[in-house]
This record gives sequence, C-alpha cells and structure tokens, in this order.
Amino acid sequence: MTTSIVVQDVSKTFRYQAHPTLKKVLQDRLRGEHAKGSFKALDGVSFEVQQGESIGLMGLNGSGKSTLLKLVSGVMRPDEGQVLVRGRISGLIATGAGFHNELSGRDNIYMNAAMLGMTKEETDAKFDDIAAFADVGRFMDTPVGNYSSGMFARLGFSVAVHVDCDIFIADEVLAVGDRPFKRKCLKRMKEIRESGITMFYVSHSAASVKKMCDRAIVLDKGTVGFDGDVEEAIKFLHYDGDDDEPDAEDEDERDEELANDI
Ligand SMILES: Nc1ncnc2c1ncn2[C@@H]1O[C@H](COP(=O)(O)OP(=O)(O)OP(=O)(O)O)[C@@H](O)[C@H]1O
Repeated sequence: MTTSIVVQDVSKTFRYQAHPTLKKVLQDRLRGEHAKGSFKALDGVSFEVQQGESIGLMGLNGSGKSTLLKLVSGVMRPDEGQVLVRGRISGLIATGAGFHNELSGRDNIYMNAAMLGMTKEETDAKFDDIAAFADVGRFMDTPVGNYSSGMFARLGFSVAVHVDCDIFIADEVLAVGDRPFKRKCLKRMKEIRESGITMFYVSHSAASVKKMCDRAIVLDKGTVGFDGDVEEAIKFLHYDGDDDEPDAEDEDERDEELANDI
C-alpha cells in the first residue's frame, strides 16, 4: 500500500491580540501596551494516511481542523514537525478562497483551475462540465463579488471536483449551498472516494462522515483525541455532550436523510 500523507509531530502557533473591552484598549494604548499572546492551534499532531483512504476529520469548533487541512494542502507551513504529501491535491479549503471579486465567474474558474494545477487546455476541455455542475446560470459572466455565498461555494467546489488529483480535501462542503447542491456534492465525493483518491473530509455531521469515510480523526484542542473507527469516533465526540443540543440533532437528522439519498 502507498502512503499518501504523513503528518509527523506537527505544531502550529498563532499570535493574537486580545483587547477585551474598549476601555481596556484605551488604557493599554495610554500605557503604550498592546495585549499580545500566542495560541497553539495544533500541538504534536501525528498520523499517516494510505492512498485511497477516506478520512473524516472531526472535532469541536476551534479544535484545529481547518488549520490541519491548510498544512496538508501546503497553504500554511507548520512551526514544528513535518507534513509529507504524495501527489496532486485538489479540494475546497475555504469557500471563495483565491477568488477575485471583480472578475467574472468564468474568469475565476480559469484562475482557480490554474491555481489547482490545471492547464488552460485542460480547463477549456472541462469548462462545460464545471459550468454545468456550478449551475450559476446567467451569472457566469457577472463579477463574483455580486454572488451569494452559496453561488461562491458552487463555483469553487465545481472547479475542485473537476481537477485530476490524488488527494481531495473538502472542508465545510455542507455548510453552505442549498439541499440539491449538497446532494450533488456528496454524490460527487462518493465517486471521488470510489475512484481510489485519498479523501479528507471535514464535517460536524456524524451521518455524512459515517457514509463517506472509513476512518475518522478527532481533533481535541489541537491534539489527536481519537484516530480510528468512525462509529467509535462519533461516540468519542458524544462524550462532550453534543447530543444535548436539539438543533444539532435536527441537523444531523437532515444530513442523515441527505446522506441516505445518495
Ligand atoms: N490565521 C490565524 N490567526 C490566528 N488564529 C487562528 C488563525 N487561524 C486559526 N486560528 C485559531 O486557531 C484555532 C483553530 O482554528 P481552526 O479554524 O483550525 O478550527 P476548526 O476546528 O476548523 O474550527 P471550526 O469547526 O469552527 O471550523 C482557533 O482558535 C482559531 O481562532
């Protein structure tokens, strides 16, 4: 079996400036002080992924999932440790990342595709499929600055799923987009998974991770809290009392319905 991703003792620290109240800001300014601190978003994270595995990346808000995906995709570098990746990466890290508001949907497709390593000829050949999947209709030649957040997501996801890649990363796919689009995304991701591409799927939805993934990594305050069987990972997460949230349960039921549709 070929190893696809190696994450070795990786840590990432961010600096932040904390000014809790306007009064405190003014006091600090008068004293010539700036409240600065640092925050370890990832702390000694290690795991390996084999080619073709489909990993659900789970964890509470702020546990470090997006940061980890940024390191894996090369958008960011770790402060400590190393990330080794084999092959071409595609995916959607953040909705609308790398989009230029003043350019049309069409121009952004070409630019986004180029950023993901596609040549102009490849994009020409796939343009109609990309446009059909995004389904933004007559807005294709409108500047994307005038798009709704859902339309933004459709365009970005559509380019990402049409890139020939070895690793596919999907963050927040189900967070935006209407129900038919979510269904289409899940269906396409299932095809990607079945074609032997390594997949990293970030989701708060237990149902869709169960459907999509054969292994789950749960991040817990920047460390690997659990790595293994999806059902066990979901149980691990419920220790934190997620199932007390009626809204989360409703959402999970809706996602379960969606996941069962595909
Ligand atoms: N560029 C940055 N500068 C400062 N802090 C950051 C930066 N990026 C992330 N963080 C902090 O790192 C922590 C982890 O953030 P991250 O976005 O990785 O979490 P997450 O698990 O993806 O959360 P969510 O489920 O809410 O999307 C958070 O506390 C966040 O505020």
